Amino acid sequence: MTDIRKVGLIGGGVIGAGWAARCLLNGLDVALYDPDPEIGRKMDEVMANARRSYRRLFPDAHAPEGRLSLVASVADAVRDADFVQESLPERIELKRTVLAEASRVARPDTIFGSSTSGLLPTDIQADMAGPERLVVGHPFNPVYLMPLVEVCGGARTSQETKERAADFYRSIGMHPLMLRKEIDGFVADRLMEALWREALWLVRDGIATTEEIDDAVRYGPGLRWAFMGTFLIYRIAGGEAGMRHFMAQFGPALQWPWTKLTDVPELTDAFVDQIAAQSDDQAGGKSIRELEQLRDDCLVSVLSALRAQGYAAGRTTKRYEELQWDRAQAATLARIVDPAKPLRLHECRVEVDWIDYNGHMTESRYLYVFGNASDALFRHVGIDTEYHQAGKSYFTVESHIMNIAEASLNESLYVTTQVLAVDPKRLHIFHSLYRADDDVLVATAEQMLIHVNTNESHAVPADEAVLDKLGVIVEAQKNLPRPAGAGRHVGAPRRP
Ligand SMILES: NC(=O)C1=CN([C@@H]2O[C@H](COP(=O)(O)OP(=O)(O)OC[C@H]3O[C@@H](n4cnc5c(N)ncnc54)[C@H](O)[C@@H]3O)[C@@H](O)[C@H]2O)C=CC1
Ligand SMILES: C[N+](C)(C)CC(=O)CC(=O)[O-]
Repeated sequence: MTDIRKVGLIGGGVIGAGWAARCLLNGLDVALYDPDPEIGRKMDEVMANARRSYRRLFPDAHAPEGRLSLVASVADAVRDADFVQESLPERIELKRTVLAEASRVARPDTIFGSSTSGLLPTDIQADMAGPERLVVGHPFNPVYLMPLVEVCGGARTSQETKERAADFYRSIGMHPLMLRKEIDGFVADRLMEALWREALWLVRDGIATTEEIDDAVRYGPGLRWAFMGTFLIYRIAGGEAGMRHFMAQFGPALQWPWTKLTDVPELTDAFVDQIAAQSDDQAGGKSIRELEQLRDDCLVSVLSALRAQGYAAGRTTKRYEELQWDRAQAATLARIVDPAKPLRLHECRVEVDWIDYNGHMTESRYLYVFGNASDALFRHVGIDTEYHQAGKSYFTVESHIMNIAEASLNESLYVTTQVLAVDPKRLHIFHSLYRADDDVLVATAEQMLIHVNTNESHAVPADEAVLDKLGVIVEAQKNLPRPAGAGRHVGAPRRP
């Protein structure tokens, strides 16, 4: 964990706004300086996209958002900041001058990250007061979703700065890749640029259009790269003999006249026009914001799938989800909830991928929402990630959902929960799902849960502390009217 609470951002363009979104959605306060008169509108749009993605990726476990202040100067952005991230245009003189000023205003212990995608940290830190406090923290677009951040120190960067920066980036859900040496373009951009240079040649030589080249990536190697990268995939391609065989078989091809990697096509006006026209065709009239949403939706799907595997970027996402659980728990515990009323612990919104062909919320999402409401109850009674890691959890063994009204796209919903009974191994609950706008009851779920030892898959008593908290709720709620649907089974006659 880090003690960073307040982040100063210099520059709020594509990357700076992405940093702002990631920090705010992690509950950090952000002071952002960007002279662009449109900065407020742009930030609103980026935040809307980012919130939409986080709701899908971490449906029930995000911390309350931090506060965004759009400030009037670099000095105002950095004065009280615990961490500063610079995302200025890629011009070395500008970065150097602005960071020289910022480093004289910020506290001496404030760490600075630069988002540069290729400039050397040694050059960027040259005029700073306390240059040992600067690292490059090179992110990927969209910063609020992409886990990778390349951390590269300059000649004067201290080891402590690299470690503190990496801790900070980790705490906001990123995967810091620590560069062993300072190098122009770092690692990922060098790889991407090699591919892009070759792609430009293929367009220039009339071999493929921009869309065909993108197809070659997204229907093929791009799918594998997302989780295994290049080397591991090639190891497998070497068959049982592995990497040595792969290198013996395909290594010599590197000498064949396949590539033009050392050469760059001249970016003449005509060539740029050709690329731009093909790219326009490819976009099919979609605006940048629409393309961003499409990109974000696909990224969320990929990250969700990888999270289920707990592999590669999915491992980072899983760890981050656990962190989010604990933060959401802290937020839940800080709220005063009257145990004598049905507990309102979970809120959500009907997302686009919750809608079925009938145009309303699809049935599996009801169980999903009720499951998230149960998670909120668990957090409320003190079940944290440590509890889960110790092999203890509640499993749902029986559910009865009643669908009462419809829920439509973008409607806000909330769940209230009654705890009907608890004993050491069993928990009997009743959730009610309401539309937030008119408090109409949309669905209910009665559920029986068993407390299990997840390592041995058998029922065991819950911890005393958890049972005590659940017991308090049962006692406080015992005079509430029993929910109408409780005890009902499919086909049962209605109560009079
Ligand atoms: N766009 C990308 O895909 C990536 C860019 N980067 C790096 O991030 C940095 C920023 O790039 P982008 O966000 O793409 O550029 P951008 O052009 O979208 O944003 C730059 C922002 O800086 C603002 N600005 C200009 N002068 C300023 C000043 N004196 N003080 C404060 N703000 C000022 C501009 O108004 C603009 O909003 C660059 O170093 C770039 O190499 C890193 C990763 C990916
Ligand atoms: C184009 N770019 C070199 C600025 C890209 C990056 O640095 C990272 C990314 O998001 O692709």
